[in-house]
Amino acid sequence: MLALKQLKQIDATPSEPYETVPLELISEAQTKGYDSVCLPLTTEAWRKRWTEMCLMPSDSVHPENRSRESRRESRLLRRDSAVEKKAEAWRENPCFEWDEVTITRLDEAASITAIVSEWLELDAEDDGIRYDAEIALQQELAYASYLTIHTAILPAPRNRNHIASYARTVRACLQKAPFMSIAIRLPVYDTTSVTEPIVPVSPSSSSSSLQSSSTPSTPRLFVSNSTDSLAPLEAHIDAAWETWDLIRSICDYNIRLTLALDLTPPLPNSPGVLSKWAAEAVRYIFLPSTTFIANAKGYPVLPKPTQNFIRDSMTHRPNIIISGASSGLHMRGGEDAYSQYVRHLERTSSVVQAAETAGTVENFAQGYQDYLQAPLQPLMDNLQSITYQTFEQDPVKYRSYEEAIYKALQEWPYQDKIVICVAGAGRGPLVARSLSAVDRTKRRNVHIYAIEKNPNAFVTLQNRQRMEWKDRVRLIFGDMRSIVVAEKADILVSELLGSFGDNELSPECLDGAMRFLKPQGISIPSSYTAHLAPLSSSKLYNDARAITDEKSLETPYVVMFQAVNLLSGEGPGPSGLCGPQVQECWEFEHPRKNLVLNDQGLPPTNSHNARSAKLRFHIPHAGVLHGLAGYFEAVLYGNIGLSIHPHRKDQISKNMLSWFPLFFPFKEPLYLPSNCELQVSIWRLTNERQVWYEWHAESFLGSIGGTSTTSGGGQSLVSPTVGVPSPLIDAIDLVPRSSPLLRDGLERSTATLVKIGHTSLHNAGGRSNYIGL
Ligand SMILES: C[S@@+](CC[C@H](N)C(=O)[O-])C[C@H]1O[C@@H](n2cnc3c(N)ncnc32)[C@H](O)[C@@H]1O
Repeated sequence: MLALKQLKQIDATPSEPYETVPLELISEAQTKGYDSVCLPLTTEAWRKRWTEMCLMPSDSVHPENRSRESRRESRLLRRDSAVEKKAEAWRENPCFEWDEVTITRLDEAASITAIVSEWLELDAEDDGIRYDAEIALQQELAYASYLTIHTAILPAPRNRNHIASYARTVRACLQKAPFMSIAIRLPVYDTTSVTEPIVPVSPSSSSSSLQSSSTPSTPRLFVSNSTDSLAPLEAHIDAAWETWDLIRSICDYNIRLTLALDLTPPLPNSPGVLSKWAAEAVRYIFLPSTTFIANAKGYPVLPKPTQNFIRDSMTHRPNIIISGASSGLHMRGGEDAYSQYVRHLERTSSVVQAAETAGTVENFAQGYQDYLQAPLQPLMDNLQSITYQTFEQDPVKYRSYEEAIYKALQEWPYQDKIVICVAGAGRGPLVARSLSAVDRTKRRNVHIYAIEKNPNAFVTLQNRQRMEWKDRVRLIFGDMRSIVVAEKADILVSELLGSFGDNELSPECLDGAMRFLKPQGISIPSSYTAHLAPLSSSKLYNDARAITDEKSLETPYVVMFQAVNLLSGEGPGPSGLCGPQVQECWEFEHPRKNLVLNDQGLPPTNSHNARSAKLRFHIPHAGVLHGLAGYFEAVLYGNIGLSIHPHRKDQISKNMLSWFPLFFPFKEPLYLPSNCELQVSIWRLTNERQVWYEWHAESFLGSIGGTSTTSGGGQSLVSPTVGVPSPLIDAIDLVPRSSPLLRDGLERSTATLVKIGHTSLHNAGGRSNYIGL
């Protein structure tokens, strides 16, 4: 947590024993429990000199020209050669005078975050002002770098017309200051366009604002041509996010560019609108004391939506910057009350609590959040003992397996002997759980086989057999697709599942194992499904492309998601589509029905394991698609299952640790406007040696043409008269006839969809990533 402090003059006198005022401020803040201090880098003196050099005084600008005129333009008309000479000298060699900066020493700079002069208009209407503001910004950053300050917070963009100019300047600064991080201050939404008429900030307002204090007040975004003043708050939140999206895109997702989100505007009570910030690099949160309200006892607290936002944003562990804490705005608690309250919010955040509670996925995954890992390939590779040991720490998975085996045994019709076969036994945890289930049922005469193809794990199995299991278990070394088993099994137990269900080749391995399952035998698991959701995460996108291998953006990764935003929503979209956020792609079940087998009892080809899905998602709020989140759900037996589906996992297998989701990246981020439809295609493809996935996405805007009743797949076609004009229109797609959403015979708006964008086809032919058979 940081305290925002003001220091208007460098020659103010410090109290004893401090040598300088900045050192006094830093020490005082640390005593009050802050980690560090946020300090404006420059003084009023700098503002005055820059203004004199680069702006016309407001009284010398003709009223008609006020909105356009800068010194750069006007100097052509009314040259004040002395000032102009001074300005040119500065432009040629930008340099501060001693009283224009707040700090001068390395020890003062050691723990501060610098706030760049907030009056600099990098997006002014006037190009002369923009040019001079850029020189001043470079000068400030160069000075901050000289003092080894690592982060500078830039003034918020104010003028939607020139955000590209603002972003270009930021990009140039990132190049010129290679060791500095830059945070963009951005109000979470623009209050001016909601409640007040918009007043352009420059150039005349630049000079008039000179009279105001230099306190970094909440910047306001000038949204020209924006949504009209009656537009819902959501549009203004989207507008702020779109500003950020443009800046970071122009800066090519530079990892040194982050956000300082300003929470001064009161937040709306609809968390969905704000969830997009979860996927962004929010490094700072500005929290002025004016944002706080008094509770019944007079202590400062935050309104509910702001409380929730702060708690949820703990996934990023942002630095909270509190300003105005000493202004005495609230009756009780004094200055410390603000920081104590924010610390309380941090402590009670569910994100922080989950991370601190033993046994939770969040606790288990410490350090792995949003970290890209290559999926395991247990068929192609032989796993390490340490990898098995990590699996075995998961109490939930093995407990569920034991319950499934126990239930299957209980329901199995009585017969003399039962054969259980554990296919892919690893170091033996499912063998142990099978024995335990057998003991619980008090069944006798149960034969257990354990098959494993990893020669190293097979040594561990032999040891356990010798020491623990004795003749209750028979071991078979080899590949389940080709080994010979002495007797057929009644129950086949396997755990060959990947994060996407079938991505560790469970279907192919179990095809081979079916040779030794009795015709009426059962498989645990009996089925599993793959699920997808579109997601936004600048971090994951950046990390995937940072891997120098050109294949990195066509490779699925295992990731414990944290700073990601699922883009799809539950509400009705432009075509009446009411899709769930996460959708099912396909299913595998074992044993298979109606499979053609050859003489060895194996399917002659693997073509029956190819799958494809086309999914349609409604995108309620504008966002950028960076990839797809892949999940699985498995039915072990009856209603006992395993799930990492984000909305179902807690009901099915809470705190299961073994699987993190899969992330399918996109090479190019795809911008998705509010209320559009995203169609995702994914294929599981195979030849005789490999299995691989290919993926692709298209986006559409809808034009609602009226209402009709659709039943039995029928739909009336409406011409796109109310279509949304798009420069990218290259196709018109109709809601597919076969869509299950239309087959249900519900009454919906008929709609045509206007295509607005698509990604390339990823991993075509398995060129970048495949799993070997
Ligand atoms: C994900 S691990 C699970 C191990 C163990 N059952 C557990 O739950 O800890 C899958 C195991 O199946 C083995 N395996 C994979 N494919 C196999 C095959 N075709 N034949 C035999 N074993 C196989 C791997 O070597 C690995 O030990």
